Amino acid sequence: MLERSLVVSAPGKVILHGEHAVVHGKVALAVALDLRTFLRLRPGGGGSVTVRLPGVGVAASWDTPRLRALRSGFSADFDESKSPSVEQLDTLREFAGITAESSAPESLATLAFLYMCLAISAKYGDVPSVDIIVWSELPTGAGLGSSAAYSVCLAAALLTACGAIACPLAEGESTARWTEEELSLINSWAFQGERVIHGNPSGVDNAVGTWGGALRYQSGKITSLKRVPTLRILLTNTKVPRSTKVLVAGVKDKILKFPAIMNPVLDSISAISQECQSVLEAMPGNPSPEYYPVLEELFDINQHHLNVMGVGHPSLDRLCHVTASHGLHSKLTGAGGGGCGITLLRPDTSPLAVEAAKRDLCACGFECWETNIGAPGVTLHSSSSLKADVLHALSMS
Ligand SMILES: Nc1ncnc2c1ncn2[C@@H]1O[C@H](COP(=O)(O)OP(=O)(O)O)[C@@H](O)[C@H]1O
Ligand SMILES: C[C@@](O)(CCOP(=O)(O)O)CC(=O)O
Ligand SMILES: [Mg+2]
Repeated sequence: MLERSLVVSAPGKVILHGEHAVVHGKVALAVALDLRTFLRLRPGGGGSVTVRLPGVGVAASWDTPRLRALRSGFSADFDESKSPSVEQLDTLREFAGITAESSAPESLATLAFLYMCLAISAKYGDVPSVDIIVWSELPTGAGLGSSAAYSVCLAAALLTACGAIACPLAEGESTARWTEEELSLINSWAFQGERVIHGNPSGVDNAVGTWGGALRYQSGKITSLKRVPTLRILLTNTKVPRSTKVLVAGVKDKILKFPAIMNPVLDSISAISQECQSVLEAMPGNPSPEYYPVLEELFDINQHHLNVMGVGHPSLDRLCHVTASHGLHSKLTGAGGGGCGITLLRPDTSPLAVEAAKRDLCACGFECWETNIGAPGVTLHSSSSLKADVLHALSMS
């Protein structure tokens, strides 16, 4: 059992193309974002598991003997390759006083925590007596993969606390990462966390949270993009709340209702991802404007497809309309239904045009900022390497 405190972080993501279609086996392209979720784990002496999730208003504590008793009540074994069963989740809901219908952020976050804590400790040892706090730079439920960043952090911290993976941070180092094999284990458990939160995730978000960089993802097959040019992307949060779980379920219903109509749309989205990958891999590091018309057109086509799939929203239409009036092309990113959109900025887009677009987007009540993409995946940190705001949020300053 771990004797010292640890801090882990995982990035959010932006899906360039392939959201929703990737749930149905199609190709997605996704990149890690420079906004991260941080988790501090301290070994607790008091025989309890304490969790604080300020982002979703959760502060809870359970005695380890109660958790042990709860865990021993499950007949099925826990494993990183097994989905949480309906009975397991019902039992955990009852234990935590969560109603069956609740998809409130705090309910899903608590449920994912309990499932991962019990499942990981059942496979690798005893329920650890720990004190956990999670804080994020990511907006929650906005399409930037906050659920995956949360699940990846939980998996990395709990696996380390149970001794299933090493604690690779050597004395004097500011950050460290795990081995490929350990990252695969973190990714598999994080996927189970995503299952609790999303119902039927594709796994793309937890893969980006684990490995970072820029990935192509299809049916569990993860490939790093050969070369990623410096892309300038404007991210806009419409601030319209939505639930990935509900939107993913809605798309499934539509496909079941109109298979002959929807399946070609999914195939077309997959082709868009592949076309985009070819263009990105052909672009030099600092690309000239000639590559952009194709990328822009792919954004436009995909945005229409996502509307056809029923995951658009008037706020996203507005976002696209406002940026188009400045000659810029946008699409929703993540599950849609509100949340965030991305706008491609060309190398020759003038700073004045970007400022004007930002001003008009803010006037709609949206929040927008330029991002850096391709951030590192799950990372272990020494406390001395953390920025003051993170230290403060993790109650370490
Ligand atoms: N910092 C966090 N602390 C606790 N739970 C979180 C945090 N970030 C995300 N979550 C969980 O993830 C859910 C949001 O996931 P989701 O609807 O998939 O949106 P997204 O992944 O796009 O942000 C929240 O309702 C909450 O349960
Ligand atoms: C819609 C989907 O493709 C991405 C969801 O991303 P987010 O939770 O909205 O950040 C679902 C998935 O891939 O599991
Ligand atoms: Mg999510």
